[in-house]
Amino acid sequence: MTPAARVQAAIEVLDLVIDAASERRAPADRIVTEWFRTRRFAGSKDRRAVRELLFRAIRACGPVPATGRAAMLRLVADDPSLASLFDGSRHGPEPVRDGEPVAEGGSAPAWLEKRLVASGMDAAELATLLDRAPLDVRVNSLRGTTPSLPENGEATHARLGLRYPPGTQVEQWDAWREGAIEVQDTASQLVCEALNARPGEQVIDLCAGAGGKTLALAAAMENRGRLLACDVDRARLSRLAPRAERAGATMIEARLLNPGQERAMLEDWQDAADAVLADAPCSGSGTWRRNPEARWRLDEAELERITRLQHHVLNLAAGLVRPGGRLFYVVCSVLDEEGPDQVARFLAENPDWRPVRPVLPAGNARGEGWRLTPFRDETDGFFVACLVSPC
Ligand SMILES: C[S@@+](CC[C@H](N)C(=O)[O-])C[C@H]1O[C@@H](n2cnc3c(N)ncnc32)[C@H](O)[C@@H]1O
Repeated sequence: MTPAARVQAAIEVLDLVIDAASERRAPADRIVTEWFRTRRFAGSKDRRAVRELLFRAIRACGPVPATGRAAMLRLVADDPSLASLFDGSRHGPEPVRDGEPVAEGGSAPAWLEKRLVASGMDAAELATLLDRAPLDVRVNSLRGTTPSLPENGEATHARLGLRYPPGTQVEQWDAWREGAIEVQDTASQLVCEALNARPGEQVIDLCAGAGGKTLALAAAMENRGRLLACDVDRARLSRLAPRAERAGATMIEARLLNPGQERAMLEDWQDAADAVLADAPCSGSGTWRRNPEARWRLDEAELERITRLQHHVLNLAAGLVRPGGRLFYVVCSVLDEEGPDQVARFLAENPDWRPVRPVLPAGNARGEGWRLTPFRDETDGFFVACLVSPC
């Protein structure tokens, strides 16, 4: 593909990404992979270049752009070296017309930017929410050996963490294939460390998804005790078993929950867990470094739906904690309404619960909890709070 054809390809994929975001369908990463599946003529360099242009353009736009071309013209406005590629050549984009619409820049749609600012995110914080994320791994202590890894890994704040440059392909390393390392952002590792799950305890990972944090908890528990991993999403939860096998995490019990029937389906665990991790569904505003188009999936109604779900999950989790046990409420978001405000509401409704602010080796206090951000801590944006059940 010529450089101009790559720009045109990125514009076409951007159109698909914009459509999908408005209907909350597939993420950009999946869309671009699919797009290339039917375009065998594109070589690996073309794929890389188109992906790069696509994600640069997504990051460059704040509000949802009207078209892929308008989004790419936003990138051209920020990087004029691309302008000459709008040359009208075969497979390339048409020349730019006078007064052609250019998508707006910024960090997010205006309503969302306002809420981020109200959550204490200044301009520098906002800009780094969209940086490219490094690749963090956690050494899996269950494998008991020191894995042989490339030497450019830097130590992180996490006890078993190493950091590699963005785009590092760890899946090709023996250490990954053998389960000696897991890909996991430092913030997620620190949250699991803060929960301090001990061998022999009874722990629930209530919103386990594909089990990223469950695996870290199993390692901390040295495969001893009980660890229940739940989710309402069958496809996500089904990815846990093969990951657990690769990691040597043999203690995990998985339980698929039906939305609305969670309490009944967890009857046997009521008031029983030493610790419950509620890694609640959220806007994902702390993970835009990886999914920058996720900003375009949100609107105020969707955020309200998510916060209602968080309130439900937090209350569900509370019912599972034994007297004196701990509840960790976590969101990968930097919006106050999803973190500190949820915890404040919970404490107002349950005044006998006691907040104990977790102190992590990175991050800062926020409300009754602790917040990590890409700008201050070079991690995904996260909020974590620890609530202790009345005895
Ligand atoms: C932030 S993700 C969890 C990520 C996961 N803990 C990890 O470390 O990879 C939130 C999860 O909550 C799940 N969820 C949504 N509603 C739920 C409910 N009522 N009960 C349990 N899980 C729920 C979603 O399906 C989603 O997988």
